[in-house]
Amino acid sequence: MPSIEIESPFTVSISCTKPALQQVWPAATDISPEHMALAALRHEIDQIDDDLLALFERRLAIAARVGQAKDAPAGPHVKLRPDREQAVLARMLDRARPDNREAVGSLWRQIVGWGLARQGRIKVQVWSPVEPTRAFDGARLRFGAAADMRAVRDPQAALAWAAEGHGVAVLAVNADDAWWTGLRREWSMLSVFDGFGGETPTALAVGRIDPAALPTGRRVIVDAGGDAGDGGGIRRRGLATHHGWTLSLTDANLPVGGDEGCVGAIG
Ligand SMILES: O=C(O)C(=O)C[C@]1(C(=O)O)C=C[C@@H](O)C=C1
Repeated sequence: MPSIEIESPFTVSISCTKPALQQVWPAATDISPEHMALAALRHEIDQIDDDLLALFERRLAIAARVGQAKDAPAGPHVKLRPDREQAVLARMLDRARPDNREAVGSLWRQIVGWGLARQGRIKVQVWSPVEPTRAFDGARLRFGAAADMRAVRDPQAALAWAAEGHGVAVLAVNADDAWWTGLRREWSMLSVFDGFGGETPTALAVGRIDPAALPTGRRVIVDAGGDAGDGGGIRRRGLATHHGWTLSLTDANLPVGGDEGCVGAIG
């Protein structure tokens, strides 16, 4: 520890005794084989990161060009293509080793989310009064870190905002507000294009999405008086019922906007 002595008002002397230094790092000469193996692995990771970065930046640049090439309606609109995203993810999951699928799925959601962001960041309004974090987490995983997300209090206002093409709405399916009945009436320009919460979705994503760009797979139906069972026609699995209107899912490949009351698809 240094000590300071003040001998007179004008002379100050400082003396240091050298503290016993602990040796933290091995000297260059005695690096063990374990250290060398670790350094080699980290070097390999650095090289892979360089390759990934170059490829990611290339992919972002191409996604920006895709955005320019896509047909764009005049005025505010979302450039999201759920059908293409479904195909990109399915191809990657198919190629991935089974034990890597979860990691690959979530990584590609991020990659595609940033690809979309190169065409304009997607805005997401989330309404879920009962389990707010659940719907918010589902939407975050679906749209990635690039999405500009906001929790809102009014599902009708979120639908109106989505109908104007400003972004997409993620709305909980609960008894407080059967907003989904409006998909057959004033919000017929909107389509359901995804669902969150497992096999029986507890929240649906809705946007002004071209019906041709909806994912293939389970269709969403809103119909009056539907019993959500097997009424001799299409097999349905019910999600909610309100004043005789039923929200359900089916595997039948129905056209959106047709007589059957198909209002979208969730893959
Ligand atoms: O293929 C497109 O239409 C794209 O915009 C590219 C891309 C992607 O990054 O793969 C990005 C956003 C779309 O929602 C779908 C796919």
